[in-house]
Amino acid sequence: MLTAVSASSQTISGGEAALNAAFDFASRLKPGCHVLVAVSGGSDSLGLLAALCEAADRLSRADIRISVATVDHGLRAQSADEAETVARFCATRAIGHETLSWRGEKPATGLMAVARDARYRLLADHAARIGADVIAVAHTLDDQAETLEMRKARNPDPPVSGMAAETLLMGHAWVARPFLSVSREAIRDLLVTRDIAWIDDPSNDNLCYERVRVRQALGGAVATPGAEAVMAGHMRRRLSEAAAELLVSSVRTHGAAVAEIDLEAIAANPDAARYLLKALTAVIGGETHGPGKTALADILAMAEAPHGARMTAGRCLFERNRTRLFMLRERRGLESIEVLPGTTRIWDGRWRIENRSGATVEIDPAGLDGEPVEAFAALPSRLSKLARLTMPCAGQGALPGEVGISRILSPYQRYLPGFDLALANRLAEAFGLSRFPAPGYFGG
Ligand SMILES: Nc1ncnc2c1ncn2[C@@H]1O[C@H](COP(=O)(O)OP(=O)(O)OP(=O)(O)O)[C@@H](O)[C@H]1O
Repeated sequence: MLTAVSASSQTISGGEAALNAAFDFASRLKPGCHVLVAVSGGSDSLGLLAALCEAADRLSRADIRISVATVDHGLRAQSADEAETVARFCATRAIGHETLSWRGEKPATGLMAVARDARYRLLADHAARIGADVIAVAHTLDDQAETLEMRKARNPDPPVSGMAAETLLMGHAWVARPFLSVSREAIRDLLVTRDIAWIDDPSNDNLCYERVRVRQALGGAVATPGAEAVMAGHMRRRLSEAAAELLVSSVRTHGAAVAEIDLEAIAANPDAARYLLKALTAVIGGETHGPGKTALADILAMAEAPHGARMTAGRCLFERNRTRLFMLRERRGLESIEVLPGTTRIWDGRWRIENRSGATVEIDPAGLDGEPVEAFAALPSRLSKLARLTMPCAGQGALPGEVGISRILSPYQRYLPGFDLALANRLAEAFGLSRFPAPGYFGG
């Protein structure tokens, strides 16, 4: 059950930290910037909205346009009322508000992750519809500390990065987190001083969720992880940029399916090489995440071995000769799919298939018959044949022009953290795609 928490006479610091963060964000926005604030009605997002409005006002930035959206996940009886509460709050302040309803299928397992994906998709689509330049969400220092703890538990090796200050959603909408270094306490202080009531969600105390258990264990100790997260973010950006340079100087791609890497360059830059290999494996294997630490260590060990060798990891085949490491999708696990008329589906996590015809189209892995693929001509002939077998092929009856087949970069398809933008753009170029849009909402 949800309870509305009203302003009371608690100890008040004035929430300066929250207001300062909002000032910093608002003052950097480009002229005429349109910000879509994602507001659930909880203290963090309501605080972000209030602080941004106040900052824009005090900065005399009448050019900044603020809109609000609330996602109704339809998972609890009260969710529609909560959205309505936010709508009323916005109406009293003449802020445009929209409730976005999640109507998709609700899975029995992994519900929170699927709900999050759906929420971000709805927000990204809405931002595009209303022409917003950026979506602002209210992740806090507390959220950051919890995220770091959870990620460290899964991967104890530094640098474990927390949430990025900005992330590209679904390849087209930038989301910003202006409150990432502000504590929840400071946000609530601000709301109390402004006499703004927020909705308290008891599921935030539900110990079934890992995040709630981590929150309890942290007991409010958030300052150090906050600084740690900022450091780790910088380290990730530097590594990602070094990996991007390595990609440009030492990797050649063939037909958006095969990477050929200079072994000397790997040996000379082991950290950047590890980062690059992880991203490349995800892209070539069609997976959201690259291989884990052990598999990556195996790949690097193979690259350093004094003789030719081959192995598979992350759905990729790795094969090396004296000077070069080749990577391509392994043949195992390639499936056939049907694409209904007028729909789009992803095949093998690597290719977007758009069926513009009036009939169902079947997509299979290519066979060996037909013309050789020109893009693989420079590869050793055995690898050229193998690469060909991993390509998508539209079944009989599909007319050229009626089926669009284009490459996607699976690790960045839904979420691209700002610190990986340089690498993602270099990968896009190497795989024949356009660059990702830059975060254009700041400006002088
Ligand atoms: N129902 C909602 N409607 C609109 N915005 C929401 C909603 N739920 C969350 N948000 C936005 O997302 C921010 C983070 O929320 P929350 O911490 O609940 O997300 P999460 O489920 O942990 O997912 P993630 O941290 O990956 O975004 C909120 O501060 C708010 O800005």
